[in-house]
Amino acid sequence: MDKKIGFIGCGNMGEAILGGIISSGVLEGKNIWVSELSSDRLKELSDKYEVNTTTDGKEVVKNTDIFIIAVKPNIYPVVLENIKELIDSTKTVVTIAAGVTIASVENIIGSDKKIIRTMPNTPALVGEGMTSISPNGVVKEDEVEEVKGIFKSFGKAEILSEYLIDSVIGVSGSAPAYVFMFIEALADGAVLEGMPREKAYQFAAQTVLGSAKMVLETGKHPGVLKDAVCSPGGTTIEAVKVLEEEGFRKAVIKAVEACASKSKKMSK
Ligand SMILES: NC(=O)C1=CN([C@@H]2O[C@H](COP(=O)(O)OP(=O)(O)OC[C@H]3O[C@@H](n4cnc5c(N)ncnc54)[C@H](OP(=O)(O)O)[C@@H]3O)[C@@H](O)[C@H]2O)C=CC1
Ligand SMILES: O=C(O)[C@@H]1CCC=N1
Repeated sequence: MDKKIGFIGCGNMGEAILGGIISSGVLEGKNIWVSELSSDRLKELSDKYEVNTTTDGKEVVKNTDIFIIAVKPNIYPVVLENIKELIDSTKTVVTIAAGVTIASVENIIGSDKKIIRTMPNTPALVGEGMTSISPNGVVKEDEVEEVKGIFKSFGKAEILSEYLIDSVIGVSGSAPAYVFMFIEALADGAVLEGMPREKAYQFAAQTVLGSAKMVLETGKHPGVLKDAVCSPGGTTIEAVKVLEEEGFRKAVIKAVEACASKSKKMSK
């Protein structure tokens, strides 16, 4: 890729994207600019990824074509006010924050500026991210495809209308946290039955990975795949019965609903 990419803020999510981009080889560190307020953090990132670093977000905008704002939602207005004079028609602003709407960004930098709202997740770091992409009206189709290509270099990416972002946060943006909880709980169960802890994490995580792959690659309904594991009168159906009794599905659906509802509240 011949474009230059920037990060304003590079914490958990920013680094997951940065690490994903570098591992995919789509861009080298010399074509990436990163700003953080802490010099120690910048040194850590330049040692690890050989990127250009600065404490001033303005330098990122000046040196890049596409830049990702990866600070907490409440810091967005501060960052946007600081850089807005430098944003012209050659720049594309990519946002990743929960609750930061395209309209709220347009209010600060202008609706004539190219803005792409995305919702990524941390598995980007290992090349298995899932990202939604919602451009504003002025981004051209090929420019949207270009940004989609960046996110596809470390996982899957889909162009979606912005109104779906709350469900995206519930099902993928925040969801790695619940999947990690599931893996932890699955491993705890195995430890209870006597398996050493490290082995338990390996067995649990590989089972989640393999099951997810089956859904994606066979195209079969998850219920059909579940039924194929449940031998009549066997072990699995005993576990399924307990999960139903304990409200497993209900808990997950309510969790996604709570997550989406918080996202809506943050957008007001
Ligand atoms: N974590 C996740 O899984 C996901 C997060 N997001 C979104 O990503 C964004 C970042 O979240 P996350 O990575 O978790 O948060 P982090 O706090 O880990 O990262 C934000 C980083 O930005 C730095 N920072 C703060 N102010 C500035 C500034 N003015 N200029 C440059 N850098 C600055 C922070 O430094 P310091 O710590 O020193 O303040 C920190 O390193 C949020 O908007 C969130 O909604 C979206 C999808 C998933
Ligand atoms: O918890 C959060 O608000 C962010 C947004 C999605 C994942 N983490």
